[in-house]
Amino acid sequence: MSAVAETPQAPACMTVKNLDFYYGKFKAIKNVNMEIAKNKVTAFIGPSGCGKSTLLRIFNRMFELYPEQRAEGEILLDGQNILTSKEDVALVRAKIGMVFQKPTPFPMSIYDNIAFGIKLYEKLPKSELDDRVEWALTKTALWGEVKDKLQQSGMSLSGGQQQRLCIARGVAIKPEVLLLDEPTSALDPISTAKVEELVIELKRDYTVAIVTHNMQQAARVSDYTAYMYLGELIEFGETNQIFLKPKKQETEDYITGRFG
Ligand SMILES: Nc1ncnc2c1ncn2[C@@H]1O[C@H](COP(=O)(O)OP(=O)(O)OP(=O)(O)O)[C@@H](O)[C@H]1O
Repeated sequence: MSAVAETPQAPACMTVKNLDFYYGKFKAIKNVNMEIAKNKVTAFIGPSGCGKSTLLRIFNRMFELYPEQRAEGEILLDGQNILTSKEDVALVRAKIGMVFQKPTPFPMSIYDNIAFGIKLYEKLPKSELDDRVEWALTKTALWGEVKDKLQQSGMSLSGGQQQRLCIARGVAIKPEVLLLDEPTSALDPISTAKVEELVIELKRDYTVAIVTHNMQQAARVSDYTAYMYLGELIEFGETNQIFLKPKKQETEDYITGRFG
């Protein structure tokens, strides 16, 4: 099956070439080729098990924690293949941050949740560290809600606030790319709306890739949409085109709910 893939008109931030991925003998990603456009939001949609989260986890080499998992092919960022072991994994993660489905604040203060990651990569004087923490919390529209309780535990925040804290933690180290794996699936509608506004806001400074099960969400927040099925990229193009005029019958069946 060959993907109907349009190269985004915007300049590429990441280029994925002939990407295959294996969990042991099981091939979960099959020859994916695509460009992730710079300063745009790219959404990954598709039925459960199609490989969306796997793809996102390959993008920042999360899979390397597991010896039986392996990726073949290339993922170019700034012209460098991030999959080759020469690239230091910590540097890759500084450039490509990830936020997970369930909010995962560290068991430490709100301030330290943000400062912790910054300290791993930069040695900033205290005043600059304070400024960066404030900047990240402002970017994620949390500053007003937490500025008077920075020393309270991150776990004391609501679920929606915790997720924005996790996004702030990612933003604080100024990555080039932010990967969001179903970031609103554990949130109520109001928190979801806030995170969606934030995603749209973040693309001014970052390139965003988001996995979502919610097609309305993909349509609301993304510029480009990739539809995946059984590890293959079936169709990829501008979000309006994918939702209004998909080129493949499989895509149409999925987005109109006729799938399965
Ligand atoms: N750790 C693992 N070991 C073996 N197979 C796995 C592992 N994780 C995922 N898979 C398999 O890889 C395929 C892709 O899974 P993945 O989690 O990427 O799908 P997904 O599209 O993100 O699904 P969902 O929408 O349900 O989160 C599935 O067939 C899944 O069973």
